[in-house]
Amino acid sequence: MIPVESAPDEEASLPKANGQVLSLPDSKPYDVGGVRFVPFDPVTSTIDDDFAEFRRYDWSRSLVDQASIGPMLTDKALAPFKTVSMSWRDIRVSVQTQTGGVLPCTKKVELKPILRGVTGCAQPGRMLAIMGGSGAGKSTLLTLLAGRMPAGEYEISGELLVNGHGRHLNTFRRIAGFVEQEDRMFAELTVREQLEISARCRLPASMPLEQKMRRVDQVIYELGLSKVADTKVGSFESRGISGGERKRVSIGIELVTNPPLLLLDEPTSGLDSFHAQAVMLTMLRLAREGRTIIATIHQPRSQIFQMFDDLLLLSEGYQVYLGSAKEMVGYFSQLGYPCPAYYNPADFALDLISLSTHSKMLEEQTRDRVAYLEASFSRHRKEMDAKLDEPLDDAMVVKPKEAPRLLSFLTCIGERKYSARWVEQFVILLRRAWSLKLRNRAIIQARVTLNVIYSIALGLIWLNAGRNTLDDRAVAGVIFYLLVNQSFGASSAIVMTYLSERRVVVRERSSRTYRMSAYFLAKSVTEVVLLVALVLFFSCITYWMVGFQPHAASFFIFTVTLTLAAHAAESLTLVASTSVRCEHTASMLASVLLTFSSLFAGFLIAPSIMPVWLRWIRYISFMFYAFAALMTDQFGSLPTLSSSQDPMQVYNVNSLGIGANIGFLILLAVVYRSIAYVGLLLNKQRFQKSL
Ligand SMILES: Nc1ncnc2c1ncn2[C@@H]1O[C@H](COP(=O)(O)OP(=O)(O)OP(=O)(O)O)[C@@H](O)[C@H]1O
Repeated sequence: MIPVESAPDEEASLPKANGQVLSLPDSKPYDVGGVRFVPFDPVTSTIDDDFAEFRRYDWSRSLVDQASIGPMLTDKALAPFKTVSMSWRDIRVSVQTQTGGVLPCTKKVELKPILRGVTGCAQPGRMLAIMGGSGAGKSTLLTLLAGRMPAGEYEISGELLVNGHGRHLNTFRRIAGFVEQEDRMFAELTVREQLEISARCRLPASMPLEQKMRRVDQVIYELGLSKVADTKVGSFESRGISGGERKRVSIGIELVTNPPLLLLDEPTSGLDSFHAQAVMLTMLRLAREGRTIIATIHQPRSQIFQMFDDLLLLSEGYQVYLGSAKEMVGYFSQLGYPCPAYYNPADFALDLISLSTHSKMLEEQTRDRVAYLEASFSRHRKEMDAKLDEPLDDAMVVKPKEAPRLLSFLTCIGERKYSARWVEQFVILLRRAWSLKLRNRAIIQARVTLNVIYSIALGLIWLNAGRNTLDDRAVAGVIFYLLVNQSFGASSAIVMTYLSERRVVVRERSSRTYRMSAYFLAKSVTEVVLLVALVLFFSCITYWMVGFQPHAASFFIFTVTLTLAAHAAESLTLVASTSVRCEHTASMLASVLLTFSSLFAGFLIAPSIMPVWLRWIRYISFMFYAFAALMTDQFGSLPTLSSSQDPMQVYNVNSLGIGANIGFLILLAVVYRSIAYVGLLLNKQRFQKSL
């Protein structure tokens, strides 16, 4: 086993308040394991000085030494982690594309190769850069290495080993931090809140909350985010933190669990060169602590390029280089392509391996060059394969039987499928759902304003209609209209919510942050609470203006029924929005479902007029029960009239009574929600199970 030295007492060197490391000032340097760390401060920090420190440090120590410095910046409760190495051989990926006409019969299915036999390895304590021009296949390779290839889309072959053995994908996804190119976060939450959710859900349940929060503080400190820790992340519409800070938050979300392996897709994209360098320097620090870092990178400045230990070059899916980043220039000059003096080696490599499409002649020339480079690399591949075949250091090998156990010991995740208990997940997500609802002020304000306008407008239109007992038609009409109004109102407010959150939820779920059931229930509870408040407010105004039965019990039944109907409408909308992936389709589907529900309520058309085979639909329409409950509430206690005068018969109200109708309403809402939940599960992002 790798002898993991006891962690240097980093706490002793960190600033303390009342004996506890709490919020750590950004700019104070500290020494750990013989290395001086100067945290980033965009104002005072000079990256060059930091970088010089790294160059002075003797990083050429053996991997064993590198492992020994693993815990140096991490909380003792998380350390030690075991190093992770990865190797892959002859990875080929292709995707099915459709070309041709609009009609299915005229379409041709083609297999488009994306990666054409890529080999490589990534080792602990080192940073591997995957470079290539746009469309070279960098993101595809990284996504595959991260174990997050979407299922069904791609054809994949090749071999991939983790610590010398095939990987167990579910466990692997929990120990590997994957930072995507796109930063998927909730705009309304602060930086600290985003990290706290990751820490509370993904760190072991046995770890005290205080320690989890300290870990969050450490990550905030390490990533230089202290100044914006309590600032909302923001979005295109509402300005929040900067692009560089967003990127660092994305990295921090993964970093809180102290993963031994970090995969980053274009971590510097969208950043100015200063912040790009700051982010990459952080990665270098993390690598030197014993982590394995793999990053795709597009066009790094020379100082960033120098930080990488290893380099994998791709051109149009072909591999043209794998080896030390420092030796890349020498390698290509041996092949007859010397790098001009004072030239950034990264620019040189990209110029060399990119296809130029400016003219046909240039394209042919560059294509020939890439073919030559690919052929030259193929000769080296045999050497490379032999190297990959060499037995790894015993300490790096985890035997298959031990794999899940050891991997969980090595990192901080624990052996459970989800680190936090279900109840804990639910409470965390409930708090988050509530914060998101309240902070989405525009939506809340719009809903309240619309409710005020509707309640007063409808109250005025049907003013005193209920007090005029001769006008049953008006009363039945207002009951039906209120039902439709509240149902469609609730539906339109909710139709987008799951779809708009989907991107973030998919990211969180792919790293096993929480169970879908905890998320779904937390969101449902928040929606119900908000709905109760809004419908109660609406009823208080409209009920008395219209002049319905002036009894507290009737008012209570009216409000409860209307709330349950709006809740059922929300649930039916969820069926639509969780069963499709497109917001517009969901919205259209929801209005179709609600329209059909209203048609079968009994007010617009008598079941006796409908074709027999369609009549059953009313039993699964929530409005059928809600309308009956509301009508019985208003007319049920009136003296019995002849069938042509009795509004209960004229408007096809069932004879189940208020209690049974409310019971069926609840049952339908539960059934709708259960269907929506199943839809959410079936429609979840699936990943390839192979490799
Ligand atoms: N699902 C897909 N359907 C069709 N083409 C795809 C699909 N996935 C990837 N590709 C194609 O594969 C090629 C490589 O894509 P990839 O995203 O890996 O490139 P990249 O090197 O990361 O590019 P960039 O630097 O521009 O992000 C591109 O030409 C892309 O269009």
